[in-house]
Amino acid sequence: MELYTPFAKPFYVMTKPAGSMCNLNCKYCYYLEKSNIYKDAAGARRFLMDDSMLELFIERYINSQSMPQVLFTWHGGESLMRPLSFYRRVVDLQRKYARGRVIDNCIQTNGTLLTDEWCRFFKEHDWLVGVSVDGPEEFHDEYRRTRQGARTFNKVMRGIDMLNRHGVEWNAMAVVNDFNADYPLEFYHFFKEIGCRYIQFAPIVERMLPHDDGRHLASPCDMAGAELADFSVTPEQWGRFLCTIFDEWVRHDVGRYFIQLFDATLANWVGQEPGICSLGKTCGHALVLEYNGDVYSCDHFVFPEYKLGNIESQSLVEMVMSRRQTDFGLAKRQSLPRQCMNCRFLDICNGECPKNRFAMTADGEPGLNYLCRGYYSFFEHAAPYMDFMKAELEAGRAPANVMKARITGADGVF
Ligand SMILES: C[S@@+](CC[C@H](N)C(=O)[O-])C[C@H]1O[C@@H](n2cnc3c(N)ncnc32)[C@H](O)[C@@H]1O
Ligand code: SF4
Ligand code: SF4
Ligand code: SF4
Repeated sequence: MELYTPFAKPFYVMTKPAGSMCNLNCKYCYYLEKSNIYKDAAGARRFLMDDSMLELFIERYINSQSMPQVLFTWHGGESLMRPLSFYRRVVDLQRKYARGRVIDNCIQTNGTLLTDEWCRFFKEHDWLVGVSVDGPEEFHDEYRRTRQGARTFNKVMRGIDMLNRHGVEWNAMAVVNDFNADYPLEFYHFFKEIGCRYIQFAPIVERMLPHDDGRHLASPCDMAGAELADFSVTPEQWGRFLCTIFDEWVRHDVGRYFIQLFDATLANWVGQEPGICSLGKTCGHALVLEYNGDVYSCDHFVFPEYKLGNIESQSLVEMVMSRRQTDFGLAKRQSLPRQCMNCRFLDICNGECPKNRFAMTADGEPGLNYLCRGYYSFFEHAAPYMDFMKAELEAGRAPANVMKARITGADGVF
């Protein structure tokens, strides 16, 4: 069997086997309304990836990779809107085309549809499950509701209990929005109390701009006329949220709880690859595959203007290495405003996600990240501790020593 032009750096594909279909209706969701892009084409197929598309994708994805390990990411919409038989077929097809490679799978879910049967499958095949939960009940239920407005927290927690009972590896995925951002310690303690040691959270930043096809969210290339969505976190809230959790983590939890954004900040501090794209120097290594084979530049750029092609007519390698995708990836660096180029934290922040660069710099240049003030205050606050942890790492000692150190920071000695 043919191996398609392999290249050194791996690339990833986030797959949407049920398109944007979902049993919930979270108010801030960026993906639900993507169904409008396909409403004329989907018809009876209802945004479902069919068998032949699934096989084509699995074969091509495996054969496009030059690494011995291949990671599949099942995403949505709601990934569990497909029946278990769909994922059993996934496993069969992965076996058929693996040819000695190690195949890993992770699946992102809202957790409400989990059953013992799903958990047995995940355990048997060693899938990593990402569950979305936005903190304690009152924060989670503020925005994560069903179409009928019903709360979902209890169902999600039931799902998490089931995963634990079956010994399935899982991690939590949370968003920080206008509401929960003001309660950082309640948020952090919740995850510690439910025994979640790897904590990932992402800020919600969306702008509203009605489109003719029924979508309401602005695309990153929409500049004029878009209004900030009210559920977005403000830069000040984001900064306070990060600094408050950081203070507790750096005193008590380094090496015990892993907060993705703090780990990525430290990675950049010591000159290593951050494990989070928003703090990376370039974009473009993680494509999105929609149910019908359409491929987009990134999960946050699923807009008609960012479609790269379709796997029925183009190879994944062709698309990931295309001029358009290369330019998309490099634009993260090349479009930085002067304020970022002169910023003392440029190598840590990298201007964060280009999707959020719709603010003006102090001297009126467009393209500044909306969350700049929040990130800047966090990096400034964390700097003395990051310097200390960097020195420990360089000396071959544990960064966790920071918890015992006397450090003079922006906020004095502790
Ligand atoms: C779109 S969902 C798809 C998978 C699944 N339905 C779930 O909720 O986990 C993937 C993740 O994106 C998060 N999310 C939703 N809307 C967002 C937005 N506007 N900005 C950032 N993250 C968002 C969700 O909370 C979830 O953790
Ligand atoms: S469960 Fe996931 S896909 Fe569904 S509305 Fe919520 S965030 Fe969006
Ligand atoms: S555009 Fe944003 S979400 Fe997409 S890869 Fe770049 S930083 Fe990540
Ligand atoms: S902190 Fe602000 S100015 Fe500095 S790199 Fe980040 S977005 Fe740019």
